[in-house]
Amino acid sequence: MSLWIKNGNVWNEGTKRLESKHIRIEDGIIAELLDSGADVDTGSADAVDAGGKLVSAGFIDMHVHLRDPGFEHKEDIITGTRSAAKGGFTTIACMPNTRPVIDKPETVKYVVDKAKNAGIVKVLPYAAITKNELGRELTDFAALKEAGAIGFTDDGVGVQNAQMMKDAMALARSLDMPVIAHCEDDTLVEGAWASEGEFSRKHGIKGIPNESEAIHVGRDALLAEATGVHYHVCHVSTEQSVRLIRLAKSVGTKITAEVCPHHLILSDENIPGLDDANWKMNPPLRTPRDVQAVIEGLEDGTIDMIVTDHAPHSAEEKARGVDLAPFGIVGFETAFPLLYTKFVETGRWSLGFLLEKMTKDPARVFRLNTGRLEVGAPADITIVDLESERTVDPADTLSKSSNTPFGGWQLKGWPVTTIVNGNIVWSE
Ligand SMILES: NC(=O)N[C@@H](CC(=O)O)C(=O)O
Ligand SMILES: [Zn+2]
Ligand SMILES: [Zn+2]
Repeated sequence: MSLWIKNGNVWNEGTKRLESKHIRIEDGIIAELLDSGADVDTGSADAVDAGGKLVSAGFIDMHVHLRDPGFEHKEDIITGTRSAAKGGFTTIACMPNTRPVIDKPETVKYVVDKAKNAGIVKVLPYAAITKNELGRELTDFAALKEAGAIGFTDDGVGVQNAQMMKDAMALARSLDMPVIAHCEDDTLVEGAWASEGEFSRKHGIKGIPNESEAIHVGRDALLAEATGVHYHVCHVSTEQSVRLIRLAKSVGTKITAEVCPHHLILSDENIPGLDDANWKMNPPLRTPRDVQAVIEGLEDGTIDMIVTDHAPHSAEEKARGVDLAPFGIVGFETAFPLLYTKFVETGRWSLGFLLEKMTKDPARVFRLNTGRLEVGAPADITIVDLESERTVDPADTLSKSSNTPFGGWQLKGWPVTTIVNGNIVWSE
């Protein structure tokens, strides 16, 4: 089975420029990258004419919620992977806060099998650190790894007990597996939903302080140093967390981190008011100073990658009012256009920098055999029309949910074709 992608613009990190290429794919593998000046005879093979659009390694998203099993009214593996493909993602790693929680080998296998049968994008499941994510008892790490889990996390909640976290890290280390942490100290949050900042003061509501996140980052950095585990920090949102990760990296701790588009682009001061729960997510939108800090953290390599934390919730759940609505926003389909428009079009980042944070760097950190546009690599490829400009319409989505604060934003750089293992899995 061969497939050609002709006249694609491929980023060259050496020259820092886009270069026009033809790509030949054989049996799901990139077989050849040719200068587009070269004469090629594609014979009877299928060919996609990229027509000068960007051709990149497929995007990788190491933090997503597919809600399956148990919360299929929000999303399921089929709709979630379709939405991911529409956003240009070819590999995603899903969180275990489902119902039941992914804390048993059978549930890991359920996700792996359903994703494989759907055959859309590659799905890598995380399994829970503690049974039912209750923080009381460790899961069976060895059996979960055997079933296909790629790491352990209680995302959705922080592991409150330090000894429990240390035991988890020691066990994960012995199995050469990473621990991925949602950093949040419950005692510092209690009932609040917005950050402590301009917004909470103006509206006279209780705020979530930055320390609620950073205290876990600091604690866990020390525990990671002590145990030697690969420790990965979820959705970094505060200046203090960036500072602590930078310090831990400087002493050689195996610590890595991720940041979401919304924490790079929005602060608490953008929240329009108290009546739209599409601005409620965890961690909350922090202050402008924190936004600057996470941007700088990503730029200097303290933060390794960008993830969406795609967290679908139904319109009915989000309509319960800000206090009762669940935390979280969808993210797949707007991630690249948001980042391209806000950071590349403005000249702050090179296109190559953005692509690295969504392809090569997550692959490096989690040792994935994808994320590079090279001969011999799996043909996981995204084609993006960097010139196309569109207004975000939350209803226009392949996800079951449309909970986004970005409705109405005018963005450039929309994915048009997504290819996984040489198969076109989504096309506009
Ligand atoms: N990010 C969120 O606001 N919500 C996530 C949980 C999480 O990522 O912590 C969810 O599962 O809805
Ligand atoms: Zn989380
Ligand atoms: Zn999450």
